[in-house]
Amino acid sequence: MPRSDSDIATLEDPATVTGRDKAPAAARQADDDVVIRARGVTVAFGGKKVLDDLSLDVRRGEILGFVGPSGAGKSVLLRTILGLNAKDAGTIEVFGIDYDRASDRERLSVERRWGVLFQHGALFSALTVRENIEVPMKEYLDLSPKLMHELAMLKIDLVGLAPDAADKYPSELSGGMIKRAALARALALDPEIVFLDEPTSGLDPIGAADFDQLIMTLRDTLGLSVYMVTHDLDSLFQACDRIAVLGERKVLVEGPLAKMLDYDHPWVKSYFHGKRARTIVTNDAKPARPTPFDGAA
Ligand SMILES: Nc1ncnc2c1ncn2[C@@H]1O[C@H](COP(=O)(O)OP(=O)(O)OP(=O)(O)O)[C@@H](O)[C@H]1O
Repeated sequence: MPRSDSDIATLEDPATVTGRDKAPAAARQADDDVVIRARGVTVAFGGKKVLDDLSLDVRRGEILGFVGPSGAGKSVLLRTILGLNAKDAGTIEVFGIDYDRASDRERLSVERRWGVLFQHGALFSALTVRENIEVPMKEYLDLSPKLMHELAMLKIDLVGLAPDAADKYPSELSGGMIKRAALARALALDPEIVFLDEPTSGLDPIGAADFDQLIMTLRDTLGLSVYMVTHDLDSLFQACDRIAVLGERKVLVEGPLAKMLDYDHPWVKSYFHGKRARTIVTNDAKPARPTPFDGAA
């Protein structure tokens, strides 16, 4: 549904929005742990459906890995959740708020509670790392320059960058540093959920393992929920609490890794039982890719 003034309406009681939500109060209470609830989402371009009646839950404090064949619509769904793509049907609630029906104020409050790391980082090349992190602060908060500066330095530390990275421009950073700087910007407003689009693509195995570890630490220490679009089997096997597979224009299966391994569908089977996956499974006594601690006495 396009975003326009005519779409701005008072929030309907979420309990009346979908069939599933007609559940008894006790069941709804258990649902409070769901930070994103997509139901019946359909998105089409020029009459061609990319997503068709898709449903998905992201739970509070989990790392959800979102996977599927190239061109299946993973980015389309991410953009739709963020309100950047129009929907043809369905509802998406973020923190219990249906973005389409929310007032401007409600939308703003939702946007302040999420952070996004787009593929390739998408940092502003003319700004330093610190200035990049301050962009969302300037947009959404009313803070003094000194306080913004201090908060940006805290985020730089949080993602494991050295303080001297603050004054560097993106062109002066390695791929791994760019991902961390972009993550620091995604964390600028202390979000409850971060969306990561292919966060480990382009990183070497140690850099990727490091980044996965950072995400897991942030989930554990900040209680962060993480929605991670990825093709990285190592991330799926080691960092994700649950996985959702997109195929045939909907979520084919969602659940823990064990469910993926048992699921009888040609693409899911070939992905999770392919040669690369078998290497990781047979290695599961120790991390499949090296970590910075490997080799330590
Ligand atoms: N704005 C748009 N207009 C028309 N078609 C679009 C638009 N955005 C995406 N598509 C189409 O939607 C389909 C899904 O694209 P999407 O980028 O979501 O795939 P993906 O699963 O993220 O792929 P990959 O893993 O390769 O990144 C593709 O066929 C793409 O061409």
